[in-house]
Amino acid sequence: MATFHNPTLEIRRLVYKLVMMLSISVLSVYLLYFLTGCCESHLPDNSEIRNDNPLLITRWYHKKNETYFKDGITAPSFNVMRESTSTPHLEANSSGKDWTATRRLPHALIIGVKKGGTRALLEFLRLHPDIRALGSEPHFFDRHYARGLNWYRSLMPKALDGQIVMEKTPRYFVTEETPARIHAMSRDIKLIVVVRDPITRAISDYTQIISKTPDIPSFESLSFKNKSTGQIDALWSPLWIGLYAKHLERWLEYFPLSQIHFVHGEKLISDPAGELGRVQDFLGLQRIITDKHFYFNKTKGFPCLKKPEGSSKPHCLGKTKGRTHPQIDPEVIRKLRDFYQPHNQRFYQMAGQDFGWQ
Ligand SMILES: Nc1ncnc2c1ncn2[C@@H]1O[C@H](COP(=O)(O)OS(=O)(=O)O)[C@@H](OP(=O)(O)O)[C@H]1O
Repeated sequence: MATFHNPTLEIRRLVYKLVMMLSISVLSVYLLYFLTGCCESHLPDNSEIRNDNPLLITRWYHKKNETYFKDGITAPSFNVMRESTSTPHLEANSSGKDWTATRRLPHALIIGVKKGGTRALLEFLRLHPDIRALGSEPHFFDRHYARGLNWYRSLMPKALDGQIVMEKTPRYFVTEETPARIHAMSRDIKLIVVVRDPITRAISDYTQIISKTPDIPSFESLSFKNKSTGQIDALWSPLWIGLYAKHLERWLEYFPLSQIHFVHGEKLISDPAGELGRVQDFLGLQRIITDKHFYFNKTKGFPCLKKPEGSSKPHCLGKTKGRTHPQIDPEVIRKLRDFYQPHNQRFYQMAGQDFGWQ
């Protein structure tokens, strides 16, 4: 039997098939986008409120008009964060199209020291598109270890392959059980310690304490076990934390020195870009955070994040960072210098770095 061949009909069928296939593809992509990304970017879950992603959080700020940072960071303006995260890599991630992003255990930790400048370091590092950092302090290895690694992982921000997941908990550095626990999770983890002259660190710590409990005795009297003999109370927490060599000793039982990077707390203030450059090298990252991200805010007396082009405000850390310290009796300072001198020397030797605290 002869078949009737109509070329116009054939073309129509072909066009119809193509249109159908195209519609199905568009619908599938839309469905996938809806199920993965779009919900995440509009409905901040707990992890988002914990400061997972600067972009998402900033949007949340603008909606709620409130700050959530527990320890005093000023809410970054949207434009500031847009400037700092404007690489396509992170934009894809933050707009919710990152269906390959997962929650992973940290690759690097800022383990201390309290009052060393850990918040500044973390906030500056968050400018890097290859870093995903938890904003709050999870205190997993010191306080919540019993909750297990799955709980810990669930706190982490979602990250793409190749992105470094981080958190900071300054108390880890001085907690006895922490090095072994971190080692049990990952023997390759990178550890960062921000160190600062132990005397100014102690005064900073004390300043925080009196801001919460104003009626406590003076720094001078708490520094001594016995004022008349001049014996320093090395067990008073603000002084004890500054015995860096003693604490570092425990970490070196588990980790080689090459896995520990020391950030010079004073230089983090005088030359943030230089310190950040070294941290990026240590983390194996491209040096993306540079001088152009910082300016020195004279009123605050600290480096802040530069305002981007346009009209948005610059971004400084909050009021609890960079507090005015009380005046301490110079004689007490002198005694503390003598007390810390051998400890500091030992620390320089162990760290292979002279921090120059007199
Ligand atoms: N850029 C910038 N802005 C403000 N503050 C800065 C900055 N860089 C370092 N610092 C110093 O950080 C000190 C607070 O340290 P931490 O963030 O580690 O404190 S905490 O342990 O998290 O409470 C804080 O200590 P105080 O000056 O005693 O408040 C600052 O000296």
